[in-house]
Amino acid sequence: MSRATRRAPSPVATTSLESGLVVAAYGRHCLVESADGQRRICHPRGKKNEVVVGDRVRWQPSGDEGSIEQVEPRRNLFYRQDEVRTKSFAANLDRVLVLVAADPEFSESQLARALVAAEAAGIDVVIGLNKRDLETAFARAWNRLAPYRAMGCEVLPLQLRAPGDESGLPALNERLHGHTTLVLGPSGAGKSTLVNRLVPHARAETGEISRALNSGKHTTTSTTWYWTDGERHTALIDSPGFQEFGLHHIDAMDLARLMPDLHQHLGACRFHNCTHRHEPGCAVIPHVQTDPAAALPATGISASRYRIYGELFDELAAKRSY
Ligand SMILES: Nc1nc2c(ncn2[C@@H]2O[C@H](COP(=O)(O)OP(=O)(O)OP(=O)(O)O)[C@@H](O)[C@H]2O)c(=O)[nH]1
Ligand SMILES: [Zn+2]
Repeated sequence: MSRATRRAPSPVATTSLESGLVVAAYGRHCLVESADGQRRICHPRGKKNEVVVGDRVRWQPSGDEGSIEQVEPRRNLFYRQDEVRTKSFAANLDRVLVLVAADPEFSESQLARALVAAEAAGIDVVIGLNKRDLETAFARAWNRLAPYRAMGCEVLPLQLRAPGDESGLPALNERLHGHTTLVLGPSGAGKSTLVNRLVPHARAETGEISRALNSGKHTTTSTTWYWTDGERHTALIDSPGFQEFGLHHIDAMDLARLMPDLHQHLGACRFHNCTHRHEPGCAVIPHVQTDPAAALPATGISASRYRIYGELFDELAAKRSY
């Protein structure tokens, strides 16, 4: 799809507005990039024009800066929500790359939560497992990810510090090419290493964005859009905040549908409102792995995934409504 043909039809009242892409967002202001690559600070006009990185907007110049008059309809929005707040990561994504490493050991619960959020938003996921050079830890982590591969999620082995093909970057680049990908991952997984390899000027660019948006204050921008190619076809969005991945926007009764290994068995339980925890005649429970040493069949649900399902279900069922 060509970006040039994506412009929204201009109603008469908005003909003077410019089109742009939000490439960084910070508090009440953001950075908007025009088709010619120029970037300007813009301020959303009113609450309904609040933006996230990846938003396509219509804006009006005002001096050196701009005012956002319209946010174009989003194809999707990736976010997390806990008891007190909602954090939007980015909009209009093609894919989420969850980057974890052999070391430090990753939390499977955080991984599972990120995957549920992506599924709920209708966004494709790929998992990158970094630090292949740490052989023993890598083998263990690769095994922990077996249930994810079995349920159809692609897992790419990476060694982001290694040169050339050894790094696993060619295979990853194939998935990224021509798409917009949000990179998420726990601290120490190698996100900065990845961004620095794919975006040679990343560090300078981040500094510039922070300066523009914070006017010198010592704060890092939370989410940043990077083009990895000169033609501006392939984008990486770097975002912190993998911890405390709240899913309060999801209904407990929808959870099984958002976990592919459980989803495949839905529809055959005796009770239509089965929670798949303890009900007789449940069609999901018989597929839960009982012997962790045995290989997981393609239709199986790993003991750890089922435990995470139970924990998440309780958490979502207990949430207060406001
Ligand atoms: N052994 C090994 N170490 C790596 C590899 N890739 C990155 N690292 C190291 O892992 C450490 C963490 O990498 P970063 O890129 O800073 O990780 P990050 O995800 O950005 O971490 P935060 O900035 O804390 O969010 C650094 O010391 C890297 O040099 C790899 O392939 N193998
Ligand atoms: Zn059931």
